[in-house]
Formats: sequence, C-alpha cells, structure tokens
Amino acid sequence: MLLIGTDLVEIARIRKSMRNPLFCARILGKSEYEQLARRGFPAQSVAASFCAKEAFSKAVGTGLSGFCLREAELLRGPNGKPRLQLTGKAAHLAENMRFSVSVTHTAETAAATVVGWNEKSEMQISEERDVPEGRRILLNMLKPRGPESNKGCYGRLLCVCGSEGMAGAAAMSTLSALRCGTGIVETALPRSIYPIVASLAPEAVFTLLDASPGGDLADRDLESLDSALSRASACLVGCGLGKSPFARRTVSRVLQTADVPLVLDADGINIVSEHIDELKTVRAPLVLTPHPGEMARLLRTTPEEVQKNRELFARSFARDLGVILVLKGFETLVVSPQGKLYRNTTGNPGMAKGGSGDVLAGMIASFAAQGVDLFSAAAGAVYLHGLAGDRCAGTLSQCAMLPTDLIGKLPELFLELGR
Ligand SMILES: NC(=O)C1=CN([C@@H]2O[C@H](COP(=O)(O)OP(=O)(O)OC[C@H]3O[C@@H](n4cnc5c(N)ncnc54)[C@H](OP(=O)(O)O)[C@@H]3O)[C@@H](O)[C@H]2O)[C@@H](O)CC1
Ligand SMILES: Nc1ncnc2c1ncn2[C@@H]1O[C@H](COP(=O)(O)OP(=O)(O)O)[C@@H](O)[C@H]1O
Ligand SMILES: [Mg+2]
Repeated sequence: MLLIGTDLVEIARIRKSMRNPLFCARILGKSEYEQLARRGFPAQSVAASFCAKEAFSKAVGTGLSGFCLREAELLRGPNGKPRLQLTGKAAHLAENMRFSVSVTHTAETAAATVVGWNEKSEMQISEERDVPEGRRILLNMLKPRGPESNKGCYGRLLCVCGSEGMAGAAAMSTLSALRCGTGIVETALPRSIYPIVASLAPEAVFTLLDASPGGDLADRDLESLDSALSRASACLVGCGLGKSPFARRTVSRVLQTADVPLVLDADGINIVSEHIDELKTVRAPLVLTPHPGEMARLLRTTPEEVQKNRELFARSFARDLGVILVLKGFETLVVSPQGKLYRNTTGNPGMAKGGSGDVLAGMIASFAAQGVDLFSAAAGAVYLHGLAGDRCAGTLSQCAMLPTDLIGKLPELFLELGR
C-alpha cells in the first residue's frame, strides 16, 4: 500500500500567525522547535514544517484533527535532508508504515509532499494474518536448539503412566514426549509392563514400581517416585494408569509432592474427580486434559451436558480450580484460570481412536518439561496434534490412521516449523 499527501501554504499567512509568540511552540515538536530556534525561526522553514504536518495528515487520511501537530516533526539531518519524526498518536497512525518527506518553497509559498509505504510487503502482511493462532503460539514457544546445548537444556519429563492391560498408553505418551524434543523422558510404571514399554521406547529411562501384596503402592516405591519427581522438570500422570489402590496412591503422592508443572490425564483425572477439592491444595501448576466423558465426571454431570456447554464449563472450571483446562474433542478448548481461551481448528474424526489422547498428553508434558509456559504448551501441542491428525488423514485415511501415526508425523511437522 502506498500513501501520499501534499500541501501548499502562503508564507505570508504563516508569518502573520507567528506574530503570536505561542504559535511556534504550539505547532512545533521539541526537536523541531530547537532546530528552527537555532536558525531564528525563518518563516519559510516554519511554513515548510506546517506543510509537512498537513501533508502527513492527508497521507494517513485523518486531517489535522487526527493527531497533535507537535507529534509530526519535520527534522533536518546533517546533510539537510528532511525527515519526519513521529510520536504519540501520529506514530500510532503510522504503525507498520515508513514515511518520506520532501519540502520546497519560493519567496511566497512553501510546499511539502509525504509518501508512506508498508514496512512489510503486502505478501508478508497477508501471510502473517493467515498464520493460525495455534501455529503462532508454537513458533513463539519452540526456540531453535543452540549449537552448544545438551540434553540437560531440554528438561526431564517424568511420565507416571501405564498398568497391566494398558502398557500401550504408557508407550504412546512416552514416545510422543520423546518426539517433541524433551532431553530425558523417565517413565515410572509397574515392573510387569516394563519390557513391553522399554522395547517400544528405547530412548526412555524407567523407574519400576511394584504394588505391595495388598495391591497398594509399596513404601519402597514411594521413595523411588519421590526421587524421580525431584529430578523432573515436569510430570505427566494418568494415561492408562487404572484406578487400582496402587494408582490412587500414586496420583495422590504426585499431587501432594510435586512442585513442577503437572499434566493430569485420563485416570489421573478420574481419580481426582472423586475428591476434586484436593486440586485446590496442589502447589504445582496444573493442566487437566479431559475428554467430554472425563469432564462430566469432574463436574458430576453427563457428557451430553458438557458438550452443550463446552466453553462455559471449561471457563468456570479453570477459574474456580486455578488450573489450565484442555477440553478435548471437536474444536478442543484450552482455557486459563484468568480466562484466556484458545479454540483449536485442527484435527478430525480419524483421531477418535483409543490412544490419541495419550499422544496429546505426552506432547503437552514434553513442552512443559522444556520450560514452555503451560498455556502455550497446551495450546501449541493441541494445534500440532490436530495438524498431525490432518496430515495422517490425507495420506492414510481417517479410517485407517492410528494414534501412533500421529507421532510418526511429528518429525515432518517440526521440519516445516524450522525446529
Ligand atoms: N492402548 C492403551 O493402553 C489405551 C489406554 N487408554 C486408557 O484407558 C483408560 C480409560 O480411558 P477411556 O477414555 O478409554 O475411557 P473412559 O474414561 O471411560 O471414557 C469413555 C467415556 O467417556 C465418554 N466420552 C469419551 N469421549 C467422548 C467424547 N468425545 N464425547 C462424548 N463422550 C465421550 C464416553 O461416553 P459414551 O460415548 O460411551 O457414552 C464414555 O462414557 C485411561 O486410562 C486411558 O488412558 C485409552 O487411552 C485408550 C488406549
Ligand atoms: N472428531 C474429532 N475432531 C478432532 N479431534 C478429535 C476428534 N475426536 C477425537 N479427537 C481428538 O483425539 C483425542 C482423543 O483423546 P481421548 O479421548 O483422551 O483418547 P484416549 O484416551 O483414547 O487416548 C483428543 O485430543 C481429541 O481432541
Ligand atoms: Mg484419554
């Protein structure tokens, strides 16, 4: 976009106005006033300044009432070249624009022409406007990896996930966390499923837990869990954990002791939904990632009611409990306790398969472990997870695509994001 404004003034008219001693102070900005004062306020130069202001007002299309005249100053560089210096409302009007000015005069008249153009090309502006919010969040939060960085720079995520019968949930959350760049992923799981998960995720390290003979978490394991938590920069609890006494004690221990960001998913949510006020006593920053069924358990209502009131319920839950809430499903919502809301635009029904949520939980937790603020970690992961889903649908079909395919798509997407 190109803007142009021009103005012509009788110098005699300005000379007359200058008989009022306040005239120059009223129309000239501070630097402009000082430059002209040093030259004894020549009337033709004051007239040129006046023209430049009027020409600028025509270029931006506001007229002289759109800003204070002192805010558009005509200054001269050491070589005499004029330029416009804009402050206040005038600078605001000129946002993202650059201006050039040219002035001239004869014995009777002074004139100025102002030309303005976009600092960024039309294409750049339209490209930026077209970048979806989720992608902007992702690009802001994913810093390029420094050449001398090491795994310690990318966080240590503790995943407390999996149980006999649901080893897959532990594997999928561990793998997706690894694929999102965390330095170390440590997964705490029942000893019986360790060989399965370790063979699927050889990069992870493991803490093995044994249920006591009564089916509860053994005292020895409480120590292992505490020690793993003390090493972690974030923790994910709940994917495929079940609701056994062992799972309940594990969730409660993590909630009570963690002071790093916590992602609570699946059975982590199901377990706290039985005594939801416990969430108010948790010191750690929290993200909860319920699907509508889990949200219904949290609110003691039905999934149908949740679906009818998604935004209202998500907002009030996040506010009342002081947590980030990710209400999953078509157009997943991410809401902060302060009322910030992200509505996702990616994803498709091909993701409506057991395991998609476990993949998402690992992604959010991975970003949180790398130090990304929890709202961005959640919104960025939700966007990326849906984008992976859309790509998978395009190549594998909504029918045949699998949650593990979402993890397989991540490298291609990170490459496109330049990370
Ligand atoms: N391979 C593995 O190891 C896997 C392990 N997994 C692990 O399984 C555990 C149980 O988790 P889960 O989500 O499968 O069961 P659950 O909480 O009872 O939810 C179902 C209920 O919620 C409702 N509902 C759900 N979505 C809804 C929607 N969009 N919109 C509306 N309603 C919806 C649904 O209602 P319905 O439609 O049936 O009336 C039903 O009542 C958990 O630990 C998880 O991590 C799984 O991740 C799979 C892969
Ligand atoms: N129709 C849909 N459109 C977009 N995303 C969907 C759709 N159905 C499911 N998903 C996404 O798939 C994931 C399912 O999570 P969840 O129900 O917890 O699965 P699971 O626990 O089986 O792993 C969520 O991220 C959800 O938003
Ligand atoms: Mg789930």
